[in-house]
Amino acid sequence: MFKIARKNFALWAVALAVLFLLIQVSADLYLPTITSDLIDKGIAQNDHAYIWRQGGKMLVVSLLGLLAAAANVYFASTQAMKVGQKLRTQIYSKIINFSSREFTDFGDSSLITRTTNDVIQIQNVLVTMLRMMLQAPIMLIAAGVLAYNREAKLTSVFLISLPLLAISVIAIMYFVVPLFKSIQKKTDRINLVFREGLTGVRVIRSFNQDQFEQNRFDEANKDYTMTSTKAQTIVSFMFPIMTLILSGTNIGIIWLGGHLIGDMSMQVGNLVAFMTYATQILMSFMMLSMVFVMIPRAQASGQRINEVLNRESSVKDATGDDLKVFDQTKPASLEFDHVDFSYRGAENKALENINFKATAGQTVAIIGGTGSGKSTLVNLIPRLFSADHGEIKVNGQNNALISQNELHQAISITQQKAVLFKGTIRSNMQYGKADATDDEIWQALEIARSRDFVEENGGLDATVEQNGDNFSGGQRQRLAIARTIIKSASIYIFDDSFSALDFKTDAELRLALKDDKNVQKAVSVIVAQRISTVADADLILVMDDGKVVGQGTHADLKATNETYRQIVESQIREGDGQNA
Ligand SMILES: Nc1ncnc2c1ncn2[C@@H]1O[C@H](COP(=O)(O)OP(=O)(O)OP(=O)(O)O)[C@@H](O)[C@H]1O
Repeated sequence: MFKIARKNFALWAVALAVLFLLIQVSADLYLPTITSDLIDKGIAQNDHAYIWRQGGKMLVVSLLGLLAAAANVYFASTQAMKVGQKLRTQIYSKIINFSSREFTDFGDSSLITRTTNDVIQIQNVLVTMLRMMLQAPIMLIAAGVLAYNREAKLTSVFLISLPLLAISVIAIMYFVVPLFKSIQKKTDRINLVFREGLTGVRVIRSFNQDQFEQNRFDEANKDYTMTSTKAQTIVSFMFPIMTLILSGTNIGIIWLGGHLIGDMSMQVGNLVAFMTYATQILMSFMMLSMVFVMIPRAQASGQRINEVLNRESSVKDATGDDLKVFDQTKPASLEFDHVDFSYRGAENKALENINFKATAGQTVAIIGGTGSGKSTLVNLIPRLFSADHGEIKVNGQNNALISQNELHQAISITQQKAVLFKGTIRSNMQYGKADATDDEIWQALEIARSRDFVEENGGLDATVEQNGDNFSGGQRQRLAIARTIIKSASIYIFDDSFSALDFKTDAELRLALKDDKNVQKAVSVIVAQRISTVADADLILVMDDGKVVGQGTHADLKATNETYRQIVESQIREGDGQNA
């Protein structure tokens, strides 16, 4: 956490916060002296002019202290907010460059908690640090010295009250610090259950699992609340204990001071000043302990933030001479050369010895059973994961040696789950091509068989809700396909994108795709489950358990490949293979 603060603070603002703090502390420390003089020299000697003068002085010093405190709070808070802002930006730009592996490792909900809740913890403790952590020790020492100078004998009271305070604070910290640390993890859990509930709300309802999910959330919520309540209950003991010790100290001072005044070895003003110093000493001690309670919680948050900031993406650009400039003038081609890939921790390879090649204008179709490795294979092309062995060549260049930026520019992909962003049809299409004209957008929508429903919904300015929730699954797929083809690319990838389309639309769409100029110059990769979708591809890869068990055209495979034949037959039986 201190590392985070050091990196992100503006030094001039911190210096100003400290300066105003010192002014405030000096004012606070000077006030008891004025009060003492006012009593001993003004009230005791009935000197009205002196009383007025001292009263005025008191007012000015108090006002100065007040203004300085306000200025300190201003600089401390603005600095803490700015650190928070910078941290959120740093975390977000880090996360956006993570590969799928890092997302799996951290978990989406934890990444959200780290960007929001953990940053707020850091902000809160930074404000406290810039106020109390400096104010408390200065005040403690200065008020101690001043009190000692006033009346050394009275300071013996602190020999009892300060150790008592220290023991109470240590006892409270011992119980509360581990609780604070676990609160952050429990916040993660609440977010996870909440997110799953929100994204899966339709599934939950259709399976009548509302109560089950409600219970799951209640459990996480209860767990969080119980830990927080426990922590706050323990902290709440701090204030009565402090008040008790403060009152006890004051009683001790009055009792001892009373004797000293009776012996004529001390004046009343001195006693009042001493009592103010005593309050300042004990309050400073309290502030300091509050800071010590807050720091471990913020430390835990700082650690969680640093874990994200220090995490390197497992997919990195090549460096130095290894990094090659992507030659955009080369004709499109895609080649897998002895490619192996395993997910971390998995026993078996998700892909084993994949070899194929396709050139400009060709369509590669990938078919195979569930979990056979189709999506994994296409995700390796834009390097969402890095291959363990072998090479994947895009336009003849090893994709591991091109910068991810250039690689992603050369590839346009529709993921298995269509993702749309909140905005309009136009803004979603401009994700594919930032300067796309209306004509270009309509043309892409036409190819993706989306023109009709977009027109019905109000045209290019029609609203797209979060996740495209105001469109059907098939419509979302078609919009995602339109966004993919509006981008000019060397490789177009459609990962099971046609599955939500009816047979007729599927056939029309693929026919229209073939006529598109961009697509004609590129390699298209289509992952599909239906024989009818893959039948007219130039090259079909049949996948089974991470291996390509057959490759060729529909006619070749039907004649020679047993797995392919089984898929064809099963689909004919289901009346699903009209084109087979
Ligand atoms: N992120 C991941 N971490 C670990 N294992 C994974 C991950 N994603 C997929 N797998 C595993 O890799 C294998 C291949 O998965 P993949 O998603 O590529 O299959 P698929 O052929 O696309 O399946 P489907 O047709 O159901 O989409 C499966 O056994 C799956 O369990």
